[in-house]
Amino acid sequence: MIGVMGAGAFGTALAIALGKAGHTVNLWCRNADQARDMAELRCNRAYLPNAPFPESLHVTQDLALAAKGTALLIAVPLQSMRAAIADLGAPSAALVACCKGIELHSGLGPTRVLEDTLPGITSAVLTGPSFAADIAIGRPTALTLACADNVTGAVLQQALTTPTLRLYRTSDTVGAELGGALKNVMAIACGAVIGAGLGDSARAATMTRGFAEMQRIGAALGARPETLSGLSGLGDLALTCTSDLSRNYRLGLSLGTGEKFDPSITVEGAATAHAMLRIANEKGLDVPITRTVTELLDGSTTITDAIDALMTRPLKEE
Ligand SMILES: NC(=O)C1=CN([C@@H]2O[C@H](COP(=O)(O)OP(=O)(O)OC[C@H]3O[C@@H](n4cnc5c(N)ncnc54)[C@H](OP(=O)(O)O)[C@@H]3O)[C@@H](O)[C@H]2O)C=CC1
Ligand SMILES: O=C(CO)COP(=O)(O)O
Repeated sequence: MIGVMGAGAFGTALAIALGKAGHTVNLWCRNADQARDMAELRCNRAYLPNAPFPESLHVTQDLALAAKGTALLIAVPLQSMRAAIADLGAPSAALVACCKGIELHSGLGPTRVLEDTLPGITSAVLTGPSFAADIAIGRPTALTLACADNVTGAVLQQALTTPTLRLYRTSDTVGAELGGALKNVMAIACGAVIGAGLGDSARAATMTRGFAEMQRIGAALGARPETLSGLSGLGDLALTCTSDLSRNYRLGLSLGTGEKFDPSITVEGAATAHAMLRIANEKGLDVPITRTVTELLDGSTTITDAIDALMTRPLKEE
């Protein structure tokens, strides 16, 4: 039995994939009307209307029920996760964060927020290149499951792998979380480049220098280089910086074109850019793309000035 907390796009997609693979899945939803609607229609009309629920997927508002079983997958936006899990108590299930980002006020990533809020629990993070819509309809997807404890990690890898969802395992939670968090910042930057009409060459340069920035940050914060070159880093960077399906990329597009962006849409990269800039300033790290993204978001620079500033930095070795 597996629980999923959060009936948004990603939680629902994971619940469907795991249900189709034969697991009994309890999908917890905080909103009573949405829960009733999903139970009656057998689909999540609000977030994933084209993906019917398998029979073994049960909608619940009983969090204690969702927290029983092998794992509880927590698929709420990172900035809301601390509040969302506050009432979990001492769950028997291993907690698997399925979110990407750095908490604004604490500077912590997903597993650290879980451990900080619920001391003594076993935590892991599931991250990597995957759109909810692809997972929900059974398109092949490969993700990283990171757990500091190798025994628990192996149990979770086995339990959560399905015929269409292939999980690679690492104990490097720092690297996996940084990859997932920072690729969203780079996706905003790439969206801005394309939105402003600067072209694919400029996007390739932004992705590549963005990856160099991710590696620099990773080295300073204790990530393993091979984790950042894997699915959770380079893999997710490639997906998110090149697809209109990405909300972070679309926010960037709107910064580039000057169009409005719906503030109710989940975009993890915005808060993460600000959290990362603070950490980088404290550690004396050079993060020009992250800094530029915060300035574009705050409106303290324009895309034209930002590009001028990036292009006229002192020349350096690659
Ligand atoms: N969508 C995708 O393709 C992918 C998303 N992710 C990651 O998954 C995480 C969740 O994103 P996603 O599912 O897309 O986001 P959505 O906006 O689709 O859904 C967010 C869900 O979280 C719920 N929620 C928000 N705040 C709380 C809270 N305080 N307590 C309980 N529930 C809460 C929302 O409930 P309500 O509807 O009531 O507001 C909603 O069910 C993000 O970190 C994202 O980066 C990772 C890979 C792919
Ligand atoms: O994380 C994702 C793909 O791996 C989803 O990206 P967005 O949150 O930008 O939509």
